[in-house]
Amino acid sequence: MPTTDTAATGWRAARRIAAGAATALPAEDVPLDRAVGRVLAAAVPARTDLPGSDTAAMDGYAVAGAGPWQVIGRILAGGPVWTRELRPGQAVEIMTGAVVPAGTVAVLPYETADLSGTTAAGKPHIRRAGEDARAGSELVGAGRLVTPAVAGLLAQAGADGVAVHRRPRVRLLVTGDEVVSAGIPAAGQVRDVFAPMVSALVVAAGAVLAERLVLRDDPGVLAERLAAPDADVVVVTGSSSAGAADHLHRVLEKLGAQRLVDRVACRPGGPQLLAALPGGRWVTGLPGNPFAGLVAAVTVLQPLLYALTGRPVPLAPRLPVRGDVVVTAAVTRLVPVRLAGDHAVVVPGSRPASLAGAAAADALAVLEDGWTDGSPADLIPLG
Ligand SMILES: Nc1nc2c(c(=O)[nH]1)N[C@H]1C(S)=C(S)[C@@H](COP(=O)(O)OP(=O)(O)OC[C@H]3O[C@@H](n4cnc5c(N)ncnc54)[C@H](O)[C@@H]3O)O[C@H]1N2
Ligand code: MOO
Repeated sequence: MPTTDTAATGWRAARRIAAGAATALPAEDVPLDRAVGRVLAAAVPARTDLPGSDTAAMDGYAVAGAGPWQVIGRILAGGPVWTRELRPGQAVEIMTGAVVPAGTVAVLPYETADLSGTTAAGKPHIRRAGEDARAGSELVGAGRLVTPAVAGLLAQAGADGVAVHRRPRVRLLVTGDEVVSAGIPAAGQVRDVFAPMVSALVVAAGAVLAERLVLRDDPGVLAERLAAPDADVVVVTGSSSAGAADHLHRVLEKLGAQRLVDRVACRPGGPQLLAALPGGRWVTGLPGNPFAGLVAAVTVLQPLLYALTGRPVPLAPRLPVRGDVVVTAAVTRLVPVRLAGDHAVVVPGSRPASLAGAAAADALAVLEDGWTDGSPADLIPLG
């Protein structure tokens, strides 16, 4: 395995290229409850004032003018709206959320109300119509991720459905004559790790795993499945290095693909690629070695999927990382780490073909030139 690779793209540059390779997919309308986790393709205006009317913020008495006040009725939230104006000296019992009658100067909470007093001192406890938003004004901007709070706010202002960017459709092509997709592998076989790993990463990035196939090592079959319609991104695993059965580069060349990243100066995961096919489809090539493939997935696949969904790549948290790892100038090391309070500790002994280290870890630490035991590094969460 090479330790330096001058023709390869730097690890950070590869992520930047992948994040900048695509723009968000076109919009589709979805009901509000299916919009969470997706990105708004257009600004959403408030369909009503927010709040829609002046309403009580506390259970108590709505009072008009100066006291003492005489209670002349009761208003429940959801009950009939009080249509008469309150005159000075009048009060109505009122519940939180009910529309306050015209003439109300304040709501006196039950706990502190003194109806024989003269002035309504303290906060008025009235939510004013339109204090959050005016009908027709922009409530949430385009490009905003729909969080649970955003969905709730949109519902408050009367939205039933919203336009969000379409989810990227991903086709996973697992290559290798030795790969089996179920059960215990026989001697000479390996059980496919990528279907479960890639589908989890794809879903976490807001995309859909539309199809997954295990292909035999045959360039014709690979070319046909790369060119087939109905996928925005094709993820190919294996077939990325120099072996006799590693056809991916030749097939991409034949299909007229533009290679945006071809090998990355990181360890593991060096032999990975990102390419654009004519007609607007992306291909990511992940090395077959399982841990190397996982590193490649967070390097090129995740940022590409974020871009297609309209989201920026989440900022990596940074913590001091303790461990015994040799880092050279030319190659970024990605090592599994466990979180330990205010720092992270390297899980020792990770190897490109083994997922044992990553499975015992909380995150991958990005160790770059200049890193030494105990100095800070970016962390990419694995959970
Ligand atoms: N002469 C060279 N050999 C290799 C180089 C190189 O530069 N020159 N690079 C090495 C590195 S680094 C990696 S990483 C691997 C990449 O291999 P490929 O992407 O071509 O994948 P394969 O050769 O098909 O398989 C490698 C390894 O992974 C296992 N594998 C494959 N697919 C799966 C799967 N779906 N699930 C689990 N395991 C899988 C496969 O059995 C092999 O053990 O190349 C090095 N060689
Ligand atoms: O780097 Mo390979 O990517 O070591 O197994």
